[in-house]
Amino acid sequence: MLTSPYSRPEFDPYGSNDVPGVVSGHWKAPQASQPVTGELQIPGSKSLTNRELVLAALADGPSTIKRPLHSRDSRLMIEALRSLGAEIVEVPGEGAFGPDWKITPGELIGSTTIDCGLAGTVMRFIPPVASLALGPTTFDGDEGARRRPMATTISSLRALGVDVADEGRGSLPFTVHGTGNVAGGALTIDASSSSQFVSGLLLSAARFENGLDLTHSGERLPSLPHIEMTIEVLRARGVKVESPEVGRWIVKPGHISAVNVQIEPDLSNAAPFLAAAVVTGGSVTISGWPIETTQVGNDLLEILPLFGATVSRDGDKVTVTGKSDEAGNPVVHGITLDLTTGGELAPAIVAIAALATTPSTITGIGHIRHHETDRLAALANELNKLGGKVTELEDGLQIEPAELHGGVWLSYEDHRMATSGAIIGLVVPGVEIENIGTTSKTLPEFPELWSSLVESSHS
Ligand SMILES: O=C(O)C1=C[C@@H](OP(=O)(O)O)[C@@H](O)[C@H](O)C1
Ligand SMILES: C=C(OP(=O)(O)O)C(=O)O
Repeated sequence: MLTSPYSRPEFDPYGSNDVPGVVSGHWKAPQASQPVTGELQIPGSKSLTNRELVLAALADGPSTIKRPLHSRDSRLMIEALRSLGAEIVEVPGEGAFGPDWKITPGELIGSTTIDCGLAGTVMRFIPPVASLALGPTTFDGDEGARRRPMATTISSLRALGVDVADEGRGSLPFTVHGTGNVAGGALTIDASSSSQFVSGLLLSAARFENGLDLTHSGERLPSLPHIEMTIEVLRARGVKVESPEVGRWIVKPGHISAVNVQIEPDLSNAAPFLAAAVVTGGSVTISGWPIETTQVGNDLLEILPLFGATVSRDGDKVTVTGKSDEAGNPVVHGITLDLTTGGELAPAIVAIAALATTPSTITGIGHIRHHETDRLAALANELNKLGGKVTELEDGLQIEPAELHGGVWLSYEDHRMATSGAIIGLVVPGVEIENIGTTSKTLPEFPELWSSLVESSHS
């Protein structure tokens, strides 16, 4: 079992740590000279941690969040909620990846500025909370955050009677002028560019006077499992939520109960580690895998076998074993996949597909052009720079088999671009990742966990 960087007292999940192997700003992606084999734990889910933080701050009493994710996105969420009036303190916990948190809700007070960083969960989940606060709250974030779509959040709040002042571009920065209450009621929105517009409204809706009857009207609705996750965490806190048909959600007004929760490991962040087994013909075990979950990362257990891998399960341990030929060389088949429900898995899936011996087509992911970066363009650019044959489609990527060579892999401030470059670097010599530190968005331990997994396979 690999150890956590938390065993080192100097490790700071929110700061910039010296990453072994970084030379002139670039991280030499470890190359696997043997099939990657090992067992590890993955830190807590970003999506669950940031939902539970919001609900704990809106609840009717103090709650504890056990085994939370400590990363840039969860820190930004904590700072946002603190500045709106919640008290959040660290308490000792049993998780391998840092302390627990105790959250005590306070009176919601605006007159503050919130830094969303590049966190979609902060920029889409907190404005409805700020609508319930008394006083103005200004939202801004990284340069890249100003490019992410926010028009649906802004127009939703306005339709609910909340005054929002923006620069007319449908993006950050903007100011929500909260008056202490939101009437709520029926609302129709277009959430085709992000499911987070729906989740953000649902999370606060029980605190609206009339609750919310929300309908999505738009071409498509991505990332449905993330909306199911929102419904599940709301119900676990006693909120009455119904979805009478696909694309419609009704939240009754009422209390959000204070409950203690334990965060599941981030199954989407397990993707690169499991991919390491697939592309090297190795075998990687993740412990603590939940039996039941709304996390879309659980779909990896069905997706990775399409590449030729096998998946086995023993209690809370899940093992993915890559396919290899008689000589022991890894064998990766190309796949055809509609990834509408799991866009955040795309960078890891595309990296595996780029190492396959037959073509792949991944579709249903046009909306990931609005993630941390335009992920379709970024993946095509970086793979093609290394000799890949990747074509951008309107809603996906087509990947032809190609002999890849080393070079610098740009991260675009995108944690999942950085980790997909690391997957390529396992089997392609000389891949250097620019800004591996960007993994601190959701997995500050990545370079350390990755290097020790690869190194332990060599011994
Ligand atoms: O609600 C959430 O926690 C998330 C929803 C999804 O967003 P999109 O619907 O914008 O893809 C996902 O990709 C993102 O990583 C996290
Ligand atoms: C899209 C992602 O993040 P965010 O929560 O910032 O939207 C992601 O983590 O892949």
